[in-house]
Amino acid sequence: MSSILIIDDEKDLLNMLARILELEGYRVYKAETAKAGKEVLRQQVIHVLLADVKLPDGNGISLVEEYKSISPETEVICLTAYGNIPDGVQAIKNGAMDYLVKGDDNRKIIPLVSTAAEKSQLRFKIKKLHARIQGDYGFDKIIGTSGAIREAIQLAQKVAPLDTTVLLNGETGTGKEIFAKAIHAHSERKTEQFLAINCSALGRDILESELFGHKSGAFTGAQKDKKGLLEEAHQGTVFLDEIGEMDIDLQAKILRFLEEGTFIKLGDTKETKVDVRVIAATHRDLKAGVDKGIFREDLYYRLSAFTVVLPSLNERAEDIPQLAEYFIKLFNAKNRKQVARMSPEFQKALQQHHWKGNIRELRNIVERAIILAETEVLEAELLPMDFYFSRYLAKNASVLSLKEVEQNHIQNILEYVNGNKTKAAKLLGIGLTTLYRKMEEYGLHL
Ligand SMILES: Nc1ncnc2c1ncn2[C@@H]1O[C@H](COP(=O)(O)OP(=O)(O)OP(=O)(O)O)[C@@H](O)[C@H]1O
Repeated sequence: MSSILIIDDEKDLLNMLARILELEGYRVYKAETAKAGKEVLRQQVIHVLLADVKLPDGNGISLVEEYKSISPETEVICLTAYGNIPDGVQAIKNGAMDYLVKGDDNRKIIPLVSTAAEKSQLRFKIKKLHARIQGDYGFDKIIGTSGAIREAIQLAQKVAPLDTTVLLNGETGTGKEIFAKAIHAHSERKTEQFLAINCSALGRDILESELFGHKSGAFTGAQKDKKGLLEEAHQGTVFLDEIGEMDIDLQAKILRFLEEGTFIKLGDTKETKVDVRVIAATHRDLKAGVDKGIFREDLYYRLSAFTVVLPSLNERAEDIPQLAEYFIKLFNAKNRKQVARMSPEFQKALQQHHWKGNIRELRNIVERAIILAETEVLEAELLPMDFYFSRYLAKNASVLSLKEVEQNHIQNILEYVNGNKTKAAKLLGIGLTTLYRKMEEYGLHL
């Protein structure tokens, strides 16, 4: 149901209008002064505001701007006295949708209010969608309180509303794509498309056609004209992942696009112009690419003007427990599990691990553990073996004798299975008696 607010100090007219609109099924609010009206506008969702131009506490024409700033989604229709048409025209200039001449336009009221209400309903719907997009992809979905991640978030938040090209630099799985989505969700372009492409996954020709599009007959198999990603994303954002892997000729084409906003499709003779913001990402040191001659220097300077460096998970190990808890909740819900917490050993192992795959790897490790878990606690033995070995290798980087390696290995396996000898013997591929003998020999008591 749409809601209407009428602000008019002529009581009879106010009540009559309210009655008519109520009979049409609208929820009607009434106010006799601009001040009271603004209060209602702040507190209620109002789709259409019918506002008298001459009010005891202000002039409705200049008030239109105030009404719109309190509730931009509300459509304003001004009520002017007979012979005051210029007032109505001025009201429209100030942001009103239309005006009605009191007493003269009675037949127009219902259709005009109905159109205004529909328009406003749409605006409120869009507003809700914006909020949902921001909720799903906003910066608050980026978990972590370490200095390194907060710094990256703050930088990205600052640049998000601007139209600046951004370069996200970080190892695989550090969250480059979720940062790109958050930047888009906090920009003016948030209601338009966010399209992503991985420049390392496609060959040069396919990537060119995917990005810029082609005309029919541009190459064998190009039967129809095809829009590229940049054209599809017009007014939105394109995320160029792994830009460091892009072919050097295509780099020139992207640079031209970043500078001029134009490109030529494959097989075309004229330029295409689109309005797209580019967010690029790489796990490489692009400067080193420039030195090696595989990345264009001019593109490097164009892109690196605003770089956000995403820290690796190893650089922010203090965020691991919080991230792991977040993933526990996520995968509990997905797998209908009820894991309540991590054991101290599980958490310690996560914090000691060397994360090559960063948050993606952590996410996968936690999901695996949740699936395997049979109790409400995640125990260290739910961690995969290679995970255990990377810990082991990190701990034993020095040169050791064969005997020391064996001793350490047995010790670590025993720790890994919480002292369960049967499990340890099975993992070690030896009999239980051999295990006891070796434990005796090495003085291992667990
Ligand atoms: N700070 C974070 N908080 C919560 N989840 C995160 C965070 N960073 C990354 N993730 C999650 O980790 C996974 C990997 O993130 P993402 O795909 O954004 O990384 P990437 O750097 O783009 O990886 P690649 O370079 O391999 O494309 C995703 O599932 C993402 O939702």
